[in-house]
Amino acid sequence: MTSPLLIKGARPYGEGAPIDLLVRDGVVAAMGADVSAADATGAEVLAADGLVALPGFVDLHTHLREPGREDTETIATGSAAAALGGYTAVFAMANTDPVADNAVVVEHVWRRGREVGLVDVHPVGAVTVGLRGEKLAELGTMARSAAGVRMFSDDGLCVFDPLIMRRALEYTRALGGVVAQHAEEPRLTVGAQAHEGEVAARLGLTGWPAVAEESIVARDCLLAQHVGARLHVCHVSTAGTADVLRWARNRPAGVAGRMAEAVVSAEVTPHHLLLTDERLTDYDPVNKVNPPLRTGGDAEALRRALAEGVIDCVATDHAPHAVQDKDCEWAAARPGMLGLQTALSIVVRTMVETGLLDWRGVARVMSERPAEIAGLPDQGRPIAVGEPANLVLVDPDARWTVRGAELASIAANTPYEGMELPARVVGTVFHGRPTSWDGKVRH
Ligand SMILES: NC(=O)N[C@@H](CC(=O)O)C(=O)O
Ligand SMILES: [Zn+2]
Ligand SMILES: [Zn+2]
Repeated sequence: MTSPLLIKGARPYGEGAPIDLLVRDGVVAAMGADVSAADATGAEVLAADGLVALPGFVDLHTHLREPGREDTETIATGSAAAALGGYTAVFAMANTDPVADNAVVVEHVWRRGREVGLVDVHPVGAVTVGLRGEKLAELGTMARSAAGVRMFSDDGLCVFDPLIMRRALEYTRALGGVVAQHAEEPRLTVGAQAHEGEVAARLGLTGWPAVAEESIVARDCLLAQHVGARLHVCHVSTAGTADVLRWARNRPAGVAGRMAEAVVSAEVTPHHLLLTDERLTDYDPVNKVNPPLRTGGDAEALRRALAEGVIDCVATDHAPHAVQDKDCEWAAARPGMLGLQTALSIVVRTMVETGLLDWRGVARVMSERPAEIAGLPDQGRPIAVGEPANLVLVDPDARWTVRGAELASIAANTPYEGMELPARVVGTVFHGRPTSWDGKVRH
């Protein structure tokens, strides 16, 4: 039994006058004027004056690297980074070693997440055996395991075979799940190193064309609508993909197959909202990521699509890598960048400071929509009496300077090194218990 919490002086969604929140037995027990001194007896007080209270963030796309690359991240260190970043649930991608393509691995990840106890760790199951794209993994066994897997993805690689993709959509539909697709037509990205465009041409890097993403997203929207399944598009990176998603969402129900039952959702990463391929000119592999950083026009279109709801949510694609896999020549470096502890600040810079989203909107894209997409009943809930106490407290006026070495991850590959960013996560409350406060993890 954890002791009650009295959060004093916070503003839910940054609206209205500051109020007090009493948290007891994992739920919001009282709010505002309801909180009497007697009710709060024995409660730990968290001074939250001037802080914005939001529902705890949900990350649909995290790489925790355990099992296999515990030299770069573990479920423990990744959970700490999540708690410090304001997250109360994360989805751990399946491209581990061994691959999470069976019940043993997903149950291990799920159990270890519970033992660490800083955030709900939901393992993602691989779509195909060994991520090879050839044979469906045992989706049903993973769904029925203790981990209760509902999201399946070969992320890192694309489920390129349209028949395998169709079958995966049909099976996950029967399981009440969703396929999260890393959209990259592999034939169009052979040897690709950077966004195909003017910068790559100047730098002599083989191009990763936007159409390699857009063509797969179009195909998969059609397939999902044909079989009435749920498709989630990972890390949308181009203006064209936003157009395809807008088109797919606006198709009249009943045009094809089981269209009316299909649901297409999509995520964008903080780095694709902020960074562009202009950063590649110094060949620093910290900027190497898949899909690659695109143009300023793409970033602008992604921001608008997120504000509009054409892209549902923000997901970090937190991808820790060892020094030797990043401090090397561009072509040899692995793609991916850290994201959990900087996501909120980047969303504030790109979406709040620009007037595209208010704090309600931040709650929608970082908590509510991802919780709905993943089917989590106790995350992304309104801040209200009787609701689960998964909360984040944000200082909207704080400024901080990113230092990779100071982040909780083992790896330090942040593209924001030395940058001063707006807004800081001051605390995270996870099922009624503080998991981080003032930059420190609380076990
Ligand atoms: N995003 C990346 O550049 N890398 C990811 C894989 C992925 O998300 O495709 C990784 O596992 O490192
Ligand atoms: Zn991916
Ligand atoms: Zn990923």
